[in-house]
Amino acid sequence: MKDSNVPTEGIFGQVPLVVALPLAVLVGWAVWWVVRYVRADAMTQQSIRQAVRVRWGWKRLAPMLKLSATDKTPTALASLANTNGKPIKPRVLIPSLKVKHDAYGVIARAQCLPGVGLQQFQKAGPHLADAWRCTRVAVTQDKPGQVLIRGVRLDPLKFPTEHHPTGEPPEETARWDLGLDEYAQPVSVNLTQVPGVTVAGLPGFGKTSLINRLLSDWAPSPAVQFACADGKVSAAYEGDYADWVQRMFAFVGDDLEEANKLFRHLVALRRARSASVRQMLGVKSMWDVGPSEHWPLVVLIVDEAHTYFRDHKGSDQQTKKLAALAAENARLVEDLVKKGRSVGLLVILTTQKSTGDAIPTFIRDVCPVGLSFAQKTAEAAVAALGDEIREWPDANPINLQDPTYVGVASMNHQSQPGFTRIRTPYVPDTEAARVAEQTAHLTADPSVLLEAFLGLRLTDVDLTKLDA
Ligand SMILES: Nc1ncnc2c1ncn2[C@@H]1O[C@H](COP(=O)(O)OP(=O)(O)OP(=O)(O)O)[C@@H](O)[C@H]1O
Repeated sequence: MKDSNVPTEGIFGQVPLVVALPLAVLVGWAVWWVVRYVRADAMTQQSIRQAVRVRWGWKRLAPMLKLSATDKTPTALASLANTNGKPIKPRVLIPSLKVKHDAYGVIARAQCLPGVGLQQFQKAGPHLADAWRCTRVAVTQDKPGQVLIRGVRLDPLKFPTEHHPTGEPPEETARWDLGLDEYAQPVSVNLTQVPGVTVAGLPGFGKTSLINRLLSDWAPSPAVQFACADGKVSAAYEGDYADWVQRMFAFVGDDLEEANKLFRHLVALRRARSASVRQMLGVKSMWDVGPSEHWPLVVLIVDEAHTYFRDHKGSDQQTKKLAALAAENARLVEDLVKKGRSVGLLVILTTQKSTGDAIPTFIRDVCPVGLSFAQKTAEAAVAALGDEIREWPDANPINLQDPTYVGVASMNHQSQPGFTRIRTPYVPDTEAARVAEQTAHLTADPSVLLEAFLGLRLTDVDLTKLDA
């Protein structure tokens, strides 16, 4: 009698465990979600609710949007089970959907089905946006057999953001983190091998803040050295770069002659570097080995570039002299942009002027990256970003004049077609000043570094011999 009870007790002893385990997992999962929900900010909470709606509604929505497939061939199992010879119902296949959320909306990954791929999802995009209550939906293919559906409930371009620099050297050299695109995806540009960047836009729309971010992120690296020509000020302490001067090996204000000296100095450095790169680094291009403390990436910021390049009209001596200086300045900067890439020179030109001569087109056209904040006219947008912007009306910076778009820029990159709109973050001045102060000791003149490397003074170097 006793023996026959053993298995029965065993079975009853197991049952609660079998139920309890999944129940415990379920409760744990529910608690985890509740905690996550409660701790999230209001925007993220909305996205969590949205993600739940997207998941729950998917099975009904997908067939309505023709995002399902019908499989008429019975499975082997169904054929075996079908003993009474009735026709077997075709199966309706729904793409499996995994949904994640962030503050701005949802990120869904759907499996493709026969006949339901990227094209079909893209066609259904506007309807998905309506059904999921999104302002925008983008469908891309991130791996074979799977599409990525990004739905934003809120327009990320309309929400100002802040960047708080860490003061730590960047993980990747020459990567410029710019901000978020219209789908709230981070945008960064790789500035290795890039000799020039242009930044244009109406006053007060965020050009300085954009440069501030680059300086704040890159300054902690000893492999980057900065120089600046700020055409808005006469002395460094007056302007936007007052705090940054201590982290710059050279700074000039709006004096054309001073600027000319700086540009000449940098062209001499470019030539000396070009002539000695093989001997010093053992490679033809600095980027093959990357910048270092001894051979740093040199970033020249030319703010309010118009000041240095604009044409001076008049026949008096002074005007003629200014005109000659401006023409030479443009030629020198063109040299830096055209020939500086392989030896680690990067020129960033900014301007609020909206005419073609603000940044001469022969310089603008050799800068592979162009950004423009708001512009007043279509001509100004073309002057800033080139003729191609006419073909991309949605991204045209003339649509960014509303104060909501302070900090939003349209960017083109020669390696990609079209334009990307970016919400750039604001960098609080105090934080930028802190980084400048903490990193001031890293400042070094790259010419002095090269002289130490070569064991010669640059003024004594016969560049023709070096060139040879
Ligand atoms: N990315 C941003 N997000 C939100 N607000 C910003 C952003 N950038 C700038 N601002 C606001 O706009 C003001 C002006 O910005 P900033 O000085 O960068 O403009 P700018 O284009 O450089 O102007 P200017 O050509 O006159 O130098 C800042 O003081 C700040 O209040």
